[in-house]
Amino acid sequence: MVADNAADSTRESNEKPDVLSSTRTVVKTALEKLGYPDEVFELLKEPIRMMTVRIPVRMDDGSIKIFTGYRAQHNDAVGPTKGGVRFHPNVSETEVKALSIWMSLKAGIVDLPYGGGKGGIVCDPREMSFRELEGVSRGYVRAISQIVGPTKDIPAPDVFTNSQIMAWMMDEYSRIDEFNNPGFITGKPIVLGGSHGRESATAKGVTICINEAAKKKGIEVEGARVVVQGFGNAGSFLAKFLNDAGAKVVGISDAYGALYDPDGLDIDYLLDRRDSFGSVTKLFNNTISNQDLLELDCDILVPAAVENQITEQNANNIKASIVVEAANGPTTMAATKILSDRGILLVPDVLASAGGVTVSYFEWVQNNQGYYWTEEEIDKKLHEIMIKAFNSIYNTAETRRVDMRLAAYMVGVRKMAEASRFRGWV
Ligand SMILES: NC(=O)C1=CN([C@@H]2O[C@H](COP(=O)(O)OP(=O)(O)OC[C@H]3O[C@@H](n4cnc5c(N)ncnc54)[C@H](O)[C@@H]3O)[C@@H](O)[C@H]2O)C=CC1
Ligand SMILES: O=C(O)CCC(=O)C(=O)O
Repeated sequence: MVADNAADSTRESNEKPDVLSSTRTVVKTALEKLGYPDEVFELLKEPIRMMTVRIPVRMDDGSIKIFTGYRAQHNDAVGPTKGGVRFHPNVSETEVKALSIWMSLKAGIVDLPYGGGKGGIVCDPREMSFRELEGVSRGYVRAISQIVGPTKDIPAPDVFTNSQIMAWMMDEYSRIDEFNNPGFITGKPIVLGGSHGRESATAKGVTICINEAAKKKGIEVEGARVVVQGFGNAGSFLAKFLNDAGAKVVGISDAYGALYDPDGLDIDYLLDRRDSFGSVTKLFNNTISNQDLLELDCDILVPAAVENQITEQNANNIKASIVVEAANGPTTMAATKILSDRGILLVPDVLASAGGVTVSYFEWVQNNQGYYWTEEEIDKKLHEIMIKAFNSIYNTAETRRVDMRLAAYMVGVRKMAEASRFRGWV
């Protein structure tokens, strides 16, 4: 099995849920295992470019509010940088930097001609009007317009952003560029050059990883008990796909709480009742906490919300045999080691959630060529890419006797390191 030497990627002894420094630790270990010299790590430990912007927006009450935004571009040796934009009150420079490194790794894992980028705005869209959200979205694009574009850096949706926000951003960029430029951003509505299958792509990629991981563990997905943390884009489509495949989704959650039914929740009903921010639990009285949700008795656990959910504190209480990370960074490095030592198969974020950026790439290709594919074509291409990526990482984990996270970093970092060396950067 995969996890004999699982400690390799998790050398920190004390729990430090600082996503950037723990990511760097695994990148460093991956580069050492691949035999790269120190200067490659020195290049890759930070984004090559980091922009902080101040975005003034006139609010509905007439006041002007100044929002802070970020765009990190990790490495563009392979091609333009690419990655989502997050609207969340907890967005920070450190988080955006870590997210951009993870995007580079994802692009390497699914072999896309990109480096990683990521953006974020410190705001709470749940408390903003449509008009205010449009203002902050357009203001962000104006502020970062010099460093983004279809051949430089291509944004996309992430937490609390959606196809409407992508549409406003595309329209603002097209005004600045004086040209209708759909390839500037992905995750757009279909009528504005969006791709079939992008909305459900992250969950489809996660489902493919769950099926492959279940085969390795000898678990039948049909009838398996599944818990999904987060009921937004990634979590809700995933719950639907697994429910349709005959799995029993016994727990789901949002930012406000969690729902549990050992006989299986009525997923179609919950999908009907969720709002556009992936909230549904407020409609019910008999909720449990997000922490209790993670420790429920189940076969497959999918964190699909935010970072640092499975930590040293609760990793020993996780009952699932398979943990598949749909979210970015939900498991700390110390918890990764605990899960691996316990024989739990953990499919890491940079592999499991790479379906989203893969179909974003298809969207960008279709925009560039001006010819569009059917959903069936998209699904087939996505399936081939995800299966290949899963097997490559699983086999690397077995042959190098490392855990799946370190194996994924080794696979993901290689192309970017090679490209940086061929360019003569290191
Ligand atoms: N949307 C995409 O294409 C991709 C998303 N991801 C990752 O998946 C995760 C979820 O993203 P989306 O589904 O797109 O976001 P979303 O905004 O559609 O949904 C987020 C969900 O997480 C819940 N949530 C927010 N804060 C929470 C907290 N503190 N505790 C528990 N739940 C909380 C929300 O209530 C909502 O149900 C993120 O880590 C994101 O980076 C990764 C790859 C692609
Ligand atoms: O679709 C994309 O380009 C990026 C998706 C993303 O932000 C992620 O995978 O975390």
